[in-house]
Amino acid sequence: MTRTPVNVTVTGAAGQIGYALLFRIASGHLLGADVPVKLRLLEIPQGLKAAEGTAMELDDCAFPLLKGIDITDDPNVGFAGANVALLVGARPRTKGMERGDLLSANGGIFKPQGKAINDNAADDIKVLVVGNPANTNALIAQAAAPDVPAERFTAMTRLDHNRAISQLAAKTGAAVSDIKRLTIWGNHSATQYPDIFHAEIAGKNAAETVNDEAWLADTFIPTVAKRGAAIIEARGASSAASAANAAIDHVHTWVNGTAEGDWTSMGIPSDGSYGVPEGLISSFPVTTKDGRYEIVQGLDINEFSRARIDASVKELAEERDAVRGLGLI
Ligand SMILES: NC(=O)C1=CN([C@@H]2O[C@H](COP(=O)(O)OP(=O)(O)OC[C@H]3O[C@@H](n4cnc5c(N)ncnc54)[C@H](O)[C@@H]3O)[C@@H](O)[C@H]2O)C=CC1
Ligand SMILES: O=C([O-])CC(=O)C(=O)O
Repeated sequence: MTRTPVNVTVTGAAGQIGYALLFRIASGHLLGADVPVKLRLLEIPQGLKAAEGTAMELDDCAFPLLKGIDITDDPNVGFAGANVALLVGARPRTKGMERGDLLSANGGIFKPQGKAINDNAADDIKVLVVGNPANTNALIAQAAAPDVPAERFTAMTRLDHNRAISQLAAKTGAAVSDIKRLTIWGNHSATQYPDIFHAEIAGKNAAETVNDEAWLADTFIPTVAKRGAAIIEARGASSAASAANAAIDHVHTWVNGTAEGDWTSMGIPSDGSYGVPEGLISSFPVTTKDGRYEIVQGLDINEFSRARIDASVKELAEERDAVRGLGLI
């Protein structure tokens, strides 16, 4: 049976994440090896020529699953019929900036894009916001799309999740595939909280296996939370291939489900779970099945974790208040 292609819109398609992302979408890594896709590349006018060059290279790969590429600078065209939207296009931070410094620079992008999604996307649209500050940009887009169920707007903390798994594997000598149930809580920012108290390494509790609170507080958490800045320092540009990889992971997991006994981390609109005010787009532990996600309930949150979750959530509330003040939500 021939499947109808899934329409995938990528904003910022001519940027460095876009370049690392599009080829993997077209080769089947986003949705599955048997799912045909149509790509819609949304750029600003200055980015259109480079996007055309990328489209030429996509053609040159002769990907069997790629059923078409459209390029546009009009959000209404870019999101028409979109089933999946990856909102990557934004200004990346440079040395010395915090992600929050980008709020006003990028906020203006996400309101019109949210409205264009509201007016043009398919009924089953799923949105992942990658552009920073990702959580609050997702909130802005979601607020501008009142006809789309709020839970379809998500923000990327999967890169943080993957970074945390990699750091924990390096510390313990475990294989990354042996690490399960890790959680990123809160904001995709330096306040985020990577939580290993419920994580498992080859079936054993990770915090007990590590048994080193000083390493946790002084090395692990800051290394994960400040990894973005460390990459900028080392590379002279913000993470691109790892960010694209995390975007692929996020959507793939959302659509295809988490493995039995495991969960992932996604920035999603809070339903009030774990004391996170309803509506804030905060990272939670989630399981996914049949294209839907659910927050993992009933985790015991110790004092160490509580203080850190609260600090990150406080920052999210401040960002929400700031964009409210700017009239963006
Ligand atoms: N959530 C996460 O874990 C991560 C987020 N990021 C963020 O992703 C974003 C993109 O990063 P890069 O690709 O490195 O940046 P880049 O500067 O290489 O590319 C951004 C692209 O977006 C385009 N663009 C700007 N405004 C647009 C608009 N209104 N509509 C469509 N396209 C638009 C630009 O023309 C450019 O081609 C940045 O905000 C960066 O901070 C980066 C790494 C990880
Ligand atoms: O740090 C940045 O600006 C880019 C980013 O979000 C990351 O690498 O986590």
